[in-house]
Amino acid sequence: MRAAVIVFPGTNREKDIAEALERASGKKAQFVWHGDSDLPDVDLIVVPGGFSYGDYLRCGAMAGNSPVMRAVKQKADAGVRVLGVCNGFQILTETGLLPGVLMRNAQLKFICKKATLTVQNSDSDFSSAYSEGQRVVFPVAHNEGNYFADDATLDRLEGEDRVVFRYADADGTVNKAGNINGSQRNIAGILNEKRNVLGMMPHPENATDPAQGGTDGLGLFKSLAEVLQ
Ligand SMILES: NC(=O)CC[C@H](N)C(=O)O
Repeated sequence: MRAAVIVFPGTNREKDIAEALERASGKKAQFVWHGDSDLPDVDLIVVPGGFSYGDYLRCGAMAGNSPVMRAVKQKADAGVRVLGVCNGFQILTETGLLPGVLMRNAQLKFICKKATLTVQNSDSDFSSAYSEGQRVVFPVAHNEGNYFADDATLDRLEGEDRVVFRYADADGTVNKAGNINGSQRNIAGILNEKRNVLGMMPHPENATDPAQGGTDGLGLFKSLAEVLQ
């Protein structure tokens, strides 16, 4: 699996993602700087978490209009897999690669903790190593993770099986108590229509080694490594 990890000023999870990719695939990822408008020939592009351009205007707004994201959009349109985590998810919605927006958390506070999720859908290149309904624990660290889209978009996402992760309570039940940031329908991660782009707020890369307190995130990178070899 040949992977590129995009780095903006203020990105802070690029090394975590690169390590997780190497743990799953045995291969090193390439870093690509935000001003580059040419991307290397890769199978996977990762837009990692952090505070791109200091979160000015709103999270992901400036990065969404950067030269490198125009190139990412072209690659995504051509079928290359794209994974956006946290700030990366925000950037993908700003770019228009994924529907909806990430608003401020319902409680208007930064949330930094472990979150329980259920794997809603294991029929994707990003989640095939999980079983449907599996309970997983990934860390979250965000201020704007409150997923919002209109009802027609939400119905479409659900109808087309494009919701991959949902926030859940400690035993894996999807309910209001488990919805840590107020996201519509507990949505934590979604696919685009062609199913080659995944955006998600929680951080699977920070649950890929026992020293991080858990390895539930490894399945996501292994799913990709399996399909992309
Ligand atoms: N960890 C992250 O990627 C944080 C994303 C963004 N800066 C936020 O606070 O919502």
